[in-house]
Amino acid sequence: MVILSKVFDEVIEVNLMDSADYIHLAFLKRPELGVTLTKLHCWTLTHYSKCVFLDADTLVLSNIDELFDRAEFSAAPDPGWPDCFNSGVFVFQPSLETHGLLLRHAVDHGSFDGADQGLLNSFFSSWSTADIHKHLPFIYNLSSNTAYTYSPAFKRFGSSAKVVHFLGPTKPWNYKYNPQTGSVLEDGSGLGTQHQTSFLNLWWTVYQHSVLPLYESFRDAGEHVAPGHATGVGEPCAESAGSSQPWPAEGPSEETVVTEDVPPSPKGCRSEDTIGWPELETSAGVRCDPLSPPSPQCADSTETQTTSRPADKAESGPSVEAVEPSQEPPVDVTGDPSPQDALEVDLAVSVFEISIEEKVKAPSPEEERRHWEEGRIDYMGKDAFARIQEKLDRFLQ
Ligand SMILES: O=c1ccn([C@@H]2O[C@H](COP(=O)(O)OP(=O)(O)O[C@H]3O[C@H](CO)[C@@H](O)[C@H](O)[C@H]3O)[C@@H](O)[C@H]2O)c(=O)[nH]1
Ligand SMILES: [Mn+2]
Repeated sequence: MVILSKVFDEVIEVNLMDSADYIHLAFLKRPELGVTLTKLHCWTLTHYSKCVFLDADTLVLSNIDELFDRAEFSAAPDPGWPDCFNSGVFVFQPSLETHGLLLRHAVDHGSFDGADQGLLNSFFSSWSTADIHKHLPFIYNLSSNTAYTYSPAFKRFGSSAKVVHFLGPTKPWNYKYNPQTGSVLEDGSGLGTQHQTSFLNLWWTVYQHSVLPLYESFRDAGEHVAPGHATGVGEPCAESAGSSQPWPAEGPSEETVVTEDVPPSPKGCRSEDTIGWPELETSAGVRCDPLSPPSPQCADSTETQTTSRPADKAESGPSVEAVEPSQEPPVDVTGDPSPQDALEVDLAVSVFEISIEEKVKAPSPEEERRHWEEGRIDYMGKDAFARIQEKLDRFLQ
């Protein structure tokens, strides 16, 4: 929680079990709805006039503020059934009335896929036909890990990608990663496309360079890290392209990110299992897109993020009561880190260490040359411009 509050302006913990009865009713009808129904809480953020919901398995590559110009309910087509939208990225307008209607809909009709996407598609059922402006371009919710991909389109439009979504059962954090080569290990299925691998490498690069140092600084500072004092935390994505704004450092900014904290849960990882901090490369961040230059602006492995624009309510601040009577107040992120925080840090570090395959067979020079000749250039890894430049710099010294 302390670490999240360094990155996000506002962190609100939502506790499903403490929610009102209608949630429990929905639970009774379709218990599997539980986890993703939590998304519906976002409609209670009425101290914002417009919000953008992002799944925790999305990776934002560049500034997407223009999404605030879209109306509710805007979303991109689902790659598996394009007449439905995908609910991993959507623009919405907080409203207690809509929130209530959505929950009512869940109780009365359930969800055709047992989760939020089915529910939202049947609730906003006119999406596919009523207003093309509510169809977000695919670049705002680019899924690169589906079995079928349209490679020429990827080649033509992929460089404009703004949000990548790792939808499906296998998430980036399920892969093994080699920090020496800066690449994930292929799963051997042969299903992965080059685009997918590049985006996975990018996710891991951001995680390694921008997220882990936050944990590291927390751990180094022991129990005495004062929230808001980012000791030795690198500025993530300082080189963000164009209008991109780096993560908020301190104090409120106009753009607010609300986070639902879901800590990583490596079952059986004891804190004493965390041995040795992996040698992390900190000199040059790899910051290019496989096809062209969008920079990772933020990435998240474990949180549901909602980017919001404050409502035009000059005099009234966030009012918890006005949002929902049973909702817990925003968590006090100004207190000292709790043992729970320390545990979460250890768990996250353990996950990272477990995810790293230490003994990876490095490709031979012949293999590397063959990859080049076949056009399989590892733009995100060893062939990244930043790394090549690093080598040149070393050579020229
Ligand atoms: O234990 C969990 C599981 C999910 N989530 C949140 O729910 C989101 C959806 O789950 P995810 O595994 O990302 O689903 P997808 O593989 O993306 O599958 C699709 O189907 C889901 C269910 O309808 C939708 O929520 C997704 O947006 C849609 O892309 C996650 O990103 C998280 O934000 C949690 O916070 N904790
Ligand atoms: Mn998702």
